[in-house]
Amino acid sequence: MPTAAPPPPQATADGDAGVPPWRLLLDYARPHRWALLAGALLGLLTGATGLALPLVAKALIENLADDKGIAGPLILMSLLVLMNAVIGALGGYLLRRTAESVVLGARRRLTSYLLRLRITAMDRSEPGDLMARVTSDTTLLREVTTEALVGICTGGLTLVATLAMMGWTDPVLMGVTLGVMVLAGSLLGVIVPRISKATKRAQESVGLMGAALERVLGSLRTVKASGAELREERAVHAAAEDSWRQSVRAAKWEAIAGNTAGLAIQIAFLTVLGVGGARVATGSIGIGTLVAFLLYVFYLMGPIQQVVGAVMQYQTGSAAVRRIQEAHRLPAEPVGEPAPLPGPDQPPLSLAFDGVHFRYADDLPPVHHGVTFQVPARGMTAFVGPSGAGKTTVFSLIERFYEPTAGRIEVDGRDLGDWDLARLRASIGYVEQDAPVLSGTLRDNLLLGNPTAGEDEVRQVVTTTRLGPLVERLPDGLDTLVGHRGTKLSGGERQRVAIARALLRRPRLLMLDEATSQLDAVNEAALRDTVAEVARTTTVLVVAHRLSTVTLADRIVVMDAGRVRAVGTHGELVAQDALYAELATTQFLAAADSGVSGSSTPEPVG
Ligand SMILES: Nc1ncnc2c1ncn2[C@@H]1O[C@H](COP(=O)(O)OP(=O)(O)OP(=O)(O)O)[C@@H](O)[C@H]1O
Repeated sequence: MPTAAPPPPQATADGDAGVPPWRLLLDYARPHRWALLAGALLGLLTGATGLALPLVAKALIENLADDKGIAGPLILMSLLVLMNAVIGALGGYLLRRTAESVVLGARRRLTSYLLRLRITAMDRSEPGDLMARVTSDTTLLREVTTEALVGICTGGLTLVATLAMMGWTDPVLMGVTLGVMVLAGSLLGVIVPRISKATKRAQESVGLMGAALERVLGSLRTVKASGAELREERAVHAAAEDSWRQSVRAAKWEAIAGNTAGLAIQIAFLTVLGVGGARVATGSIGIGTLVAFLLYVFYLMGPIQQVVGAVMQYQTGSAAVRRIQEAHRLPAEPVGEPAPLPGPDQPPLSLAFDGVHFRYADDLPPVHHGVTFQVPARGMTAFVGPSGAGKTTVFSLIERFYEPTAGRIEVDGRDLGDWDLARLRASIGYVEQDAPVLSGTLRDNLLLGNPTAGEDEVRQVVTTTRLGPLVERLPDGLDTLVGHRGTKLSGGERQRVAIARALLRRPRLLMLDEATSQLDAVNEAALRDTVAEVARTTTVLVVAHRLSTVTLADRIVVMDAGRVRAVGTHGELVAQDALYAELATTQFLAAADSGVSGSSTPEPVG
């Protein structure tokens, strides 16, 4: 089984919104064209064996009428029935297997693509809806590839062949049959678009349900604590009910369409019986011809059901394909080679922001208004300032989760845009504000950023981040499962796991965003010493609300409302910057609010 997911069909083409679904569907099926062809051929062979049956039946009846032996035709009929069953089963299996491969291909392409989504795209998307596109919508491709693509080919060909055989048997009766078919076809033309519309809306509701469910299950504690279960339940149920309503609507039209085809056959049968009976009575055709023709009419049922089924499945599938393609059009980062982590000999990185302006979206107010500061390689730089000043945004820009709207960011003297993205991120260790821990084992979490770290390195980092007692306490040590988002760990433990994970990467630039805010005094002091030690060989940036961390820093960048107010050491800033002095006297910088920033604004220092 191939391991690398091929690029999605039309993945980032801007113009594919107007591409008809059948073309997209063909793109998905193309890698499996030979298997599809083999399945279709087996289907046709099954059809051919079925088609031969009425001819043999006709010969049998004529033999009976002529007082000839019927053993030969009987054996032939048995053989044909057997072949029909065996080849039919083989073809069915092959097609189903291929359909599953199409679903697998679509899932791999979409998941690979979603993992490369830009953070801006994630900011605008609902994870639950994206998940529904990967799980539910791709499943619908299964039926489309088997029933629609193959059904329309084999069913269509069998239909044409059957009609040809009918025409050869008796052109008049064939004309009668065709007339009934055309009437039924016109009716189907009215019904089919309604199936498509209902299916698309049903799938959209499945996406909404996924989003609503993700919202509530992702924050179940908060929902329970807020007593909001009933209200949230209603939102999930409303989406589920809407999906049900639309699916029932689609089922109604499908039932009508299916029965229209069945009814057409019955009407054709009765008409052929009447017209054919009259032709037998006048001696235009023999009774054998009429029986053979009636068998053909019944035989028509199969290919007609196949074609009608294919058309209906196509409606369902086209809705799914459109939703999958919508996800493929979200902006994503370019596919790049994975970059190795920097070796121990790699020097720490310097950093410079020069007049950086940034806003999260065009319809949102600017967050950075010309942010400028320099950080030399090695040493600790603290970012302080009121909540919402734009400190975390500085880190997000360095990781290139977002691009600045103006200004320049340099890392190691090179414009950030010139860095290979994977290489840039491989050089950085980033501990986010809420210290996310993923479900899995403690070891999985530690090795997330550096899967090649050896046992000794892990043990050492566990010691320096004071995780030792936790590991000893856990039933399976490092191999203990930590639960969804690390719920089996305390807030402080999660922070230490996140710091250990970042340290294991041996980064050239370490960014800690309030990474020790939940630690007790003893652990905080220990981690502070660890970070100070790391800062002797690495460039460390910290966002801190605790004075004890800030005073350790070699330089402090004071931010307020998207600007750098001042840069300096603790001593310099207490004397020169009113906001900083205010923050310092409150000890806990988190307590400061932007109201303090109304004080005088000295020029940035350093
Ligand atoms: N993904 C986002 N989309 C839109 N706006 C955002 C996003 N992230 C942050 N913001 C906004 O940008 C501004 C700066 O946020 P940022 O997180 O950088 O502040 P901060 O200084 O780190 O605050 P805190 O100390 O509370 O963590 C805030 O007004 C915030 O609402």
